[in-house]
Amino acid sequence: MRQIETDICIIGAGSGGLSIAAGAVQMGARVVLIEGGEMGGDCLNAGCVPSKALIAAAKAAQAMRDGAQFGITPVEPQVDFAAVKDHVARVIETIAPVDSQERFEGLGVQVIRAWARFTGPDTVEAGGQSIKARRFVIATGSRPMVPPIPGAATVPVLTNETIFDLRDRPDHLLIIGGGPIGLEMAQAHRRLGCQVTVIEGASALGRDDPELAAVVLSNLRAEGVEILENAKVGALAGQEGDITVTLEDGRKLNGSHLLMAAGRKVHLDGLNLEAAGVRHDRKGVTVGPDLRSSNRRVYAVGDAAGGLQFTHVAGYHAGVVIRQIVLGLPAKATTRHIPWVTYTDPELAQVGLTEAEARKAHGDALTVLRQEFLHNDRAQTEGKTKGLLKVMVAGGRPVGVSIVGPQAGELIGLWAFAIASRAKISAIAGMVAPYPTLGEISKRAAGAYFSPKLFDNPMLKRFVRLVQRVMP
Ligand SMILES: Cc1cc2nc3c(=O)[nH]c(=O)nc-3n(C[C@H](O)[C@H](O)[C@H](O)COP(=O)(O)OP(=O)(O)OC[C@H]3O[C@@H](n4cnc5c(N)ncnc54)[C@H](O)[C@@H]3O)c2cc1C
Ligand SMILES: NC(=O)c1ccc[n+]([C@@H]2O[C@H](COP(=O)([O-])OP(=O)(O)OC[C@H]3O[C@@H](n4cnc5c(N)ncnc54)[C@H](O)[C@@H]3O)[C@@H](O)[C@H]2O)c1
Repeated sequence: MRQIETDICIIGAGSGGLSIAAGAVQMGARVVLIEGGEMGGDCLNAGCVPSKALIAAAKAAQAMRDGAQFGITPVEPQVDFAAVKDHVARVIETIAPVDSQERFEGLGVQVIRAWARFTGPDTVEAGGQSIKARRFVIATGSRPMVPPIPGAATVPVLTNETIFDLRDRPDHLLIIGGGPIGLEMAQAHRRLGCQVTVIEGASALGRDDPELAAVVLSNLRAEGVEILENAKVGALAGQEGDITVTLEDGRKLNGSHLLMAAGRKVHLDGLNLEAAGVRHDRKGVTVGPDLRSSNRRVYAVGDAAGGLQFTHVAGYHAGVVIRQIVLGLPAKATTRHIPWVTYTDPELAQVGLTEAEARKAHGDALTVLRQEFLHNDRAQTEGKTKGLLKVMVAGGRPVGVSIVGPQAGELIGLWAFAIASRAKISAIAGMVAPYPTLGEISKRAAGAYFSPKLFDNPMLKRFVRLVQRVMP
């Protein structure tokens, strides 16, 4: 067996692993990167990129139906489902070189294409090679979780790993799970001409502010997506083209295809973490805020670290780990300033505390600012007025922001920056936003914090009258 000695060995070439490899090697560390599947991981091959490419195609189809308000005759689009999938594949192909083995080898990373397993506290084996490293990073991501529902093992179940390969349009897509995957896929497929039923065991978009989630759900329902909540799945039966989901209350739902979007399980299979003394549980590798595991040589990042599962979190973790294992400096990860976005139409975005969390944390010291998209001129010109921005303010600073509306994902960026830099709400109110942009909604919400102090203030009114009398 070939022996390799290196400074840093990274397992998994997805969003987290690639960021660490690129950063560490360019700063001068020797890096081995091991990938058992596709370079680029879930985000590029079966997650963010294909889902957003599909959503873009669906949006183009929907625009053809929505022309009436602009004086454009609405038409039912002819959707060539296979060609839509070609578009999805092309987008992946275009981005893939950035994450490729060739690019990373060009940077000086030693890339091994094999599944890795620990053989000891400081050794990993992959592809017939034994790698001894000063530090290891587990960046192995997550995989779709298929709950143990009777029938799940025999019924053809699609997941995010297979749905993008379908070239024929499903007549009726059943989706188990009303989280971000379930709802993004539900709306995209509906707009591309499928009948869609979402079966959610609790509340759809249950991690977001319910008032804002309701705006998304109502729009999906208006577009014809059937969404059942508090619907417990009892059993699955059937074959491709004819699948039946039986709910615990006896209701039966029939469809042609079934997508499982019921959450993720961390991908630690075959890693033999016991050999390395790395503790883990159902959620992921057990790590502290420094992302270090019970083995001081081993860190975990991204989905494998058991927290928020987003590409930008994996990238953020990469920075926290690079500081420690490349530069030897202390660093800790926090979640206070991490945004997330669900790319439905309207989009749903969150950073920091929701209103309910902020009320619990700050009680009477909390001010909630609300701004509707309806009052924004750009939203009016675009005909997209359904939307709401809520800013939770405590001690003069934003502690959480929730947005539902067009481009909520772009709008949340400003607030992610404000919360990360502990900016005061006055900084946002004082910003000059270009007219006419949706961004003015943020400024206006922040300005509303000062309105009562300026406009409902008898002392100020008296002072102004005095100034007006004495001013020459
Ligand atoms: C449908 C879908 C849509 C999504 N959309 C978004 C979005 O819009 N925005 C967003 O921020 N996030 C989104 N996500 C989440 C995002 O994809 C993940 O959070 C992100 O990919 C996690 O990165 P990671 O580096 O932790 O893992 P991954 O990107 O999954 O990479 C892990 C890699 O490790 C490899 N690996 C695993 N075990 C081993 C082993 N033993 N040896 C060698 N290699 C191994 C795997 O093959 C994989 O390539 C989406 C996810 C899905 C499923
Ligand atoms: N836009 C984005 O950033 C984006 C998009 C997609 C996915 N993601 C990431 O991927 C992760 C996984 O997404 P997800 O939507 O699969 O998971 P999720 O955990 O967010 O949602 C799963 C949903 O399925 C429901 N569920 C679970 N078991 C069920 C059952 N047996 N019957 C009916 N309903 C059931 C849950 O109540 C939950 O609402 C997300 O948490 C997110 O971090 C992000």
